[in-house]
Amino acid sequence: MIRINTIKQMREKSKEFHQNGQSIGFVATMGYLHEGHLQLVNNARKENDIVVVSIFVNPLQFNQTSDLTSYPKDLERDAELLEAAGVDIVFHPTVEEMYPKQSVIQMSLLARQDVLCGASRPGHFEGVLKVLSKLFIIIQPTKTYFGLKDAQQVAVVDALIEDLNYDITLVPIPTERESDGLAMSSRNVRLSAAERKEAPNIYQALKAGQHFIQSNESWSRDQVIDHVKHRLQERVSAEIDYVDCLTYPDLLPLIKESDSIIIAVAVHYKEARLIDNLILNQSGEEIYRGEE
Ligand SMILES: Nc1ncnc2c1ncn2[C@@H]1O[C@H](COP(=O)(O)OP(=O)(O)OP(=O)(O)O)[C@@H](O)[C@H]1O
Ligand SMILES: CC(C)(CO)[C@@H](O)C(=O)[O-]
Ligand code: BAL
Repeated sequence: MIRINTIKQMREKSKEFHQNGQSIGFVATMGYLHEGHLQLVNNARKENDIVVVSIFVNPLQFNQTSDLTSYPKDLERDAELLEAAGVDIVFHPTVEEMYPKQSVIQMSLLARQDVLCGASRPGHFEGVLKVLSKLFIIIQPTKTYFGLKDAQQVAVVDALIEDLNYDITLVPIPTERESDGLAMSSRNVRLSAAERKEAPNIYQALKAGQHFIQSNESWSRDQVIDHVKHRLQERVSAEIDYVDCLTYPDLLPLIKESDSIIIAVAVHYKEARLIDNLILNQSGEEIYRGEE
């Protein structure tokens, strides 16, 4: 496995791979890796000649300084995990390398952003768009792998690739969960023991929303939201940031019979904001399902 921290060297390598006719699978991360990240890597490993993983905590997408400064880091452990997973290149540029001067170009979204995390983390998706546009240009991936825990991010990357004609295939990967159902996240390490114990109820609240859809022939968006909220309020001490039920991937509130649906939740514990979701068809069956 090669470690690269300059854009110049990364570009040269990507060029070389393409000249050799090798496909590149790319996984973008902010490090502090867990099984969820490794699922993306394993899929990339199966489907490509070369696997590139980036580790870059992108300051542009953090709207709270404390969240950025306390973001967990362990590059050496990450490198060991990636080497064991058969990764060819880890790209870990510094902030100065990625953003050497005051930016002139800012990217924004005209849809898919004024709800969920886009609404509660102003500027977040602008930052994600900017860094991913740069990473896609530098790395030139054939396929790129994103986790559905961050379902809105998948919807935004889908729009980025489509709208800007990137010649990249987006591969969404189901959410990897702990054995008690909690969605894996780098931020889980910031939970206290008591918070960690009750946090699987976030997933259970989503499942309750799914059950509500499955057991009611006609249901409304508001009813689903209320049902999930109620379940969260009963069993989770965290502050609710949002609960919503929208079409997926367009993230619109008016749900038609043919639409896929997302039920999405974000909660704030003392030191960690956690998100989770389920993506369902109209009968309430999960569309992207991980292994249980
Ligand atoms: N539990 C998971 N299952 C599948 N993919 C995941 C999971 N957690 C993160 N990913 C994916 O890994 C990629 C990198 O995410 P990131 O480095 O932000 O990790 P993270 O654990 O989501 O961190 P955080 O929860 O703190 O935002 C993203 O595509 C993300 O959706
Ligand atoms: C895709 C990403 C690495 C961009 O910084 C980040 O948003 C993440 O980790 O999901
Ligand atoms: N996993 C999405 C990146 C973030 O929370 O900033």
